[in-house]
Amino acid sequence: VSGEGYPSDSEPQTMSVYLRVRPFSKEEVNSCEDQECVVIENDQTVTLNAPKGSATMKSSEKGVGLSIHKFSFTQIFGPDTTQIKLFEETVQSQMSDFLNGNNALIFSYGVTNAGKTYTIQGSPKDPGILPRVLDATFHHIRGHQYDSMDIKPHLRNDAQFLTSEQVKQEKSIKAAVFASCKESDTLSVSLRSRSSSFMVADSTVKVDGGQFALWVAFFEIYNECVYDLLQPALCSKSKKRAVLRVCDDGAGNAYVKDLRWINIMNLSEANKILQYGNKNRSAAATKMNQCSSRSHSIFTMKLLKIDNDAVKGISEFSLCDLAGSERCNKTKTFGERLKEAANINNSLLILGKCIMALRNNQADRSKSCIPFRESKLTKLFQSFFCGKGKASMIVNINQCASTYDETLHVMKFSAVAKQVVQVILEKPVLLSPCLFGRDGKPLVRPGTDSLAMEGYLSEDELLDEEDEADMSVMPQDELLSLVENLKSKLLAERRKNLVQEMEIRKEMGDAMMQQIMESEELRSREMEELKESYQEKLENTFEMYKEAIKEHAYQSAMRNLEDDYVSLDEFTAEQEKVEGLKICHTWNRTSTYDFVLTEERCKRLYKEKSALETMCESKQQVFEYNLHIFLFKSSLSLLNYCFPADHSKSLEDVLLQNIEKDKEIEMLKEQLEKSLKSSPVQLRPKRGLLANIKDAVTSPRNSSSARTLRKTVRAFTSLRMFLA
Ligand SMILES: Nc1ncnc2c1ncn2[C@@H]1O[C@H](COP(=O)(O)OP(=O)(O)OP(=O)(O)O)[C@@H](O)[C@H]1O
Repeated sequence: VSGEGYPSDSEPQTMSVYLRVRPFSKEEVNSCEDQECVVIENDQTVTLNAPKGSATMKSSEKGVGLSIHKFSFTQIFGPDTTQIKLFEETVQSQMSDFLNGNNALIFSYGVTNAGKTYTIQGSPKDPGILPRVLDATFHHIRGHQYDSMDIKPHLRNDAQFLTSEQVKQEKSIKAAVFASCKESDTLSVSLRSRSSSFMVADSTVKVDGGQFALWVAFFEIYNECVYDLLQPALCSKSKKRAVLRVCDDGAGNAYVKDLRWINIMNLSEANKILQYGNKNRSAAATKMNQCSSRSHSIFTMKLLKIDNDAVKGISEFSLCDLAGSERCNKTKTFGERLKEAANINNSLLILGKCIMALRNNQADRSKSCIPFRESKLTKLFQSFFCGKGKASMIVNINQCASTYDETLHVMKFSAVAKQVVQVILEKPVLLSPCLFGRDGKPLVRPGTDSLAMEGYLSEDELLDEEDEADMSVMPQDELLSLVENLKSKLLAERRKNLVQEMEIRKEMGDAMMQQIMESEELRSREMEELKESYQEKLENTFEMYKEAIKEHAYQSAMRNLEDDYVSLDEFTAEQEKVEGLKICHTWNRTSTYDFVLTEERCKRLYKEKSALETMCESKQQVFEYNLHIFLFKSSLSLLNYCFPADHSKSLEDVLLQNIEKDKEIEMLKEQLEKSLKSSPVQLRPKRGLLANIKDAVTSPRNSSSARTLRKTVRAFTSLRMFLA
């Protein structure tokens, strides 16, 4: 990382962050996970489109945040990318660094089921980066292998000479590990042909006549505890796996104390080590009811360059398969699971914090503290972020709509990582390995100041906050001061833990709160939809009833009109007759002939006329009554429908009034019938009701019958309007 004291020729470069998008599985296609959430624009740009129902889409609908996000990467590998292409285009430069004595780190990051393990380890038929790195390494050192097994990696960057007894021990450990593994040649066969393209391209690696020894270790970090995956699995359920400590080598480099390192000679042995470690990992996971993706697994290779029984250089290549980055609110975690999620989140959170702090330190020169020591993972990776090796990240994502929000979170994290600038230091002489003798004491090289070497402590003497000193041999006052010292350390540690716990609690609290709010919002939306559907149903029913009442009212009105109306033709004919008689009467008065006879006839006709007029009036009254009754009845039905309880009393009153009106009508009808019987006028057969109404309304004559009909039509229209 850029900073004072680095050589001026060290080229700053941003951390390489690659993206690999895995293809859909058949099940995912069947369950409609493909909603075009991930669109690869070109080799370096990808667009993420939030699917319907995702939290991102909901936030964008509320105007908080966007539904489309664009990200750029060092290189993007689509679903069709082969393992060999990925290896050649991502690992090539780091592979050369490693073979030339520099350190390298690759870590895969992503949610569960995004393809991290597939990318790092692959399958026996299609090996991932790790077997290919091993294969390329063996290809490189072939014919130059140091096979005595008596020089072993020590602490973080150093080496130790082993006694013959120790070599025997190493050999028996290796034999025990291999004894439980099956021979598998398929991997090496499939790799041989495929990684040849890398070998051809690899012309920068120098062998310089020395010899090489490759030592490997495989461990995992679960719940902030380091476990060796190359230790034999425990048979008894009650026995706990040994937790290894992360210590400081005295030069500020963290290393895993008592970690098993195994010297391997070929790819077949490397494959057995991988098999053994993976078996141990899944056995431990099953025993603890844990899912393997809940731990970070780290495979480390150390390449020792040996010349004339002296170690000239040590380089390290670590490949880390990080735990799934999903947040605790999605994993429905309780108890142990919650602790597990909190620890995963914590280490990934601290990794994120470190990356963020590195980026910020580059942006503004006021250097803030980078919290590497807050988690085991970042403690072990610290040197890579401080110029002692090149780190690169492979971000794995799936394209599933259901995990979109988590994928977006991963992409945001990667966007920050991509801005981290690394300044890789040329390995200075001081960083070349310190050698330890067979007694565990540092070896004095010719030309090295022996006083300077006295500063080195053996592994057991190294001061580390996690190490315990042997107190039984110490004088009392030293013990007391040690106790004081430890007390203040404990206090500081407790404070640090408290702050850390508060941060985790806050993050988890926030996540839970967000989940509660999301489910609350979902529930209220469902309630709203339910309310709307009921409202709609109610309105439909109401409309249905209204239509039925209208229909009923119309039918009743029609029936009443048919029953009680006198044909207009008939009425007009009668009137014309009366008019004619009037004229005749006037004409007859001037004539003397047959005067008496005409007068009598006139009287009779007048009588008939007045009878007819009475009849008409009665009929009109009957019609009007019927119309009023009908209107009352309709209003009543409507009121009863709308206000069933509150108006029952007033409705009863109206009904009583109606009954009285009905009686009145009956009486009037009887009178009318009587008058009709007494009337000598014979009624002509009725014409169609509607034709009568039409005639009356369109008639130019302003006769009383026409007026009556027009009034009726108006009443009928207002009734229809009232009902509508
Ligand atoms: N590029 C790919 N091509 C074909 N299949 C793939 C690819 N990447 C992943 N897969 C398949 O997808 C599934 C999930 O992959 P993998 O186990 O590597 O995910 P992961 O991210 O490591 O999950 P976890 O965090 O749970 O360990 C596996 O069945 C794997 O074979």
